[in-house]
Amino acid sequence: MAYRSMKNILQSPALVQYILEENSYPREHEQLKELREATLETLKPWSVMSVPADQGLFLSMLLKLMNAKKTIEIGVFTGYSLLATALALPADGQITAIDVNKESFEVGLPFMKKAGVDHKINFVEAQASVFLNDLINDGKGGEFDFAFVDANKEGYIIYHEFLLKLVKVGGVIAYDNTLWFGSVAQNEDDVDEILKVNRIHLRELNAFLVNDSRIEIALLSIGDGLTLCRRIQ
Ligand SMILES: C[S@@+](CC[C@H](N)C(=O)[O-])C[C@H]1O[C@@H](n2cnc3c(N)ncnc32)[C@H](O)[C@@H]1O
Repeated sequence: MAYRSMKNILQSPALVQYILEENSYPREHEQLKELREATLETLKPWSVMSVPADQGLFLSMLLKLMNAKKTIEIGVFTGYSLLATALALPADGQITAIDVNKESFEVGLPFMKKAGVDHKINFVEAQASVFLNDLINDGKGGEFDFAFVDANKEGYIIYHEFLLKLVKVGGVIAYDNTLWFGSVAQNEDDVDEILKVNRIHLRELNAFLVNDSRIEIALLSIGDGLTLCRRIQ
């Protein structure tokens, strides 16, 4: 349970604590820290859904290295990864942030305003597949530099086809939780009941991505597993 509550696939709680306390928290933006604390206070055990601080730093670094300007986020929750993205984009950057639930976004919104980056965020309350389809029909294909996917796991494989149209060639789609608390590598009988259904979805996604010649992939063992897919055709 300790591993799960820390949302990290590393099998040493001490190492997770070391990374967070000695490296990530000292470099975490003040409003990200405030958003993280407000999420814990308001959403209690559900706060595990936020990406951890080390992954937030990684996302920020990646976006800056890519010079990303226009991004999509699927699965906002209270907005830890969204605020990390908004802080990393240039002043004229734009994020289309999609979630079926606006209530949790509103917990994080004051911190996005306080950080002065809310003008970069277009929050859309919608089912991701419906809205992604609308974006394609509106002629937005090839317009995005980056997409971060952290929502319903059964949807990832569907979002992949939409995102391959929306993200430009050379752009990146990042899928979160692709190691699913390490369960993807366990025998099914040994897997916690609560993890079983999504373990199947994520194993299917991982196998699909490996065989998808339209992308280059890199699976990072950061957070709960993050697969980067660079569109090459
Ligand atoms: C793991 S949380 C996202 C965490 C967020 N990235 C962060 O760092 O705080 C997953 C989110 O996906 C949203 N979600 C679930 N199904 C969805 C769907 N079909 N379309 C859009 N969002 C969905 C949930 O409402 C939830 O807020």
